[in-house]
Amino acid sequence: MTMLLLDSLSKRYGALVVTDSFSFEVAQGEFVGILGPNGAGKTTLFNLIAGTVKPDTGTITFQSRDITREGAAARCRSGISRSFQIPHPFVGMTVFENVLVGATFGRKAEGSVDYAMQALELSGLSKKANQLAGSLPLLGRKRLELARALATEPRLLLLDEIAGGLTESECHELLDVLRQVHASGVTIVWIEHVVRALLSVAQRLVVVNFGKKIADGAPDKVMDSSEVKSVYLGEDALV
Ligand SMILES: Nc1ncnc2c1ncn2[C@@H]1O[C@H](COP(=O)(O)OP(=O)(O)OP(=O)(O)O)[C@@H](O)[C@H]1O
Repeated sequence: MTMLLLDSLSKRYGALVVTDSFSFEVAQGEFVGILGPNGAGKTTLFNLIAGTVKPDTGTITFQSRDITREGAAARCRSGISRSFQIPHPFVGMTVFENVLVGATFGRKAEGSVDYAMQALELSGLSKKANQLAGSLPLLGRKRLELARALATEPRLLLLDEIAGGLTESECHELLDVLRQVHASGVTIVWIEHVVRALLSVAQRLVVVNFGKKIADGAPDKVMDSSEVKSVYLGEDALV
């Protein structure tokens, strides 16, 4: 069953076409990876889906509802949540308080404190709950991004480069968490430059270049495509 449908979505900034008649479908329960060179328009896609940027043309349908003109807060409450590539937590608030903000404002139902606690637990941050968010190192900040997104009780989770800068073992920990989240029924779309990490969990891979989709399909087939190799990866990218 289709959960998210982007139909001929376009967005330009001045003369720069950042999203170019982009169509994309995500089925309920999928784990989709998005790859593409810097500046390809990947984050803009998330901005369009999450509602922080409005498309010039095209439509976005989520769970059979046209949400193209809906605001970001409403989209979040209907189950779309995202992490940001560069974490910007409320540095003067504790880790728990940061997550509670997501749980309180991102959800419809009661029980925000419980949700915040669950999100912290799942993200491996329980022991740091009372620490100031500003004191967290990189892995902690990435976990916090994930926890804040999870606390909104998402049906669709958009992850923007959360593996970059992590050590091998930190990355494995993160992958375990993502597998758990996915197994709990959350649909995930993950933009990531750490190709090996992405390939270990994604069921489908989409490659973006100059705002256009240049490949979409089974990860091994996509990685094998000569267009993907020449446009983005280069022959040595998988070593
Ligand atoms: N608000 C904006 N105003 C003007 N140009 C923008 C704006 N947002 C993005 N762009 C430009 O659009 C292009 C795509 O940006 P985007 O952040 O979507 O790419 P990306 O694929 O996520 O890149 P990266 O992998 O480096 O994060 C870039 O050239 C960027 O400079």
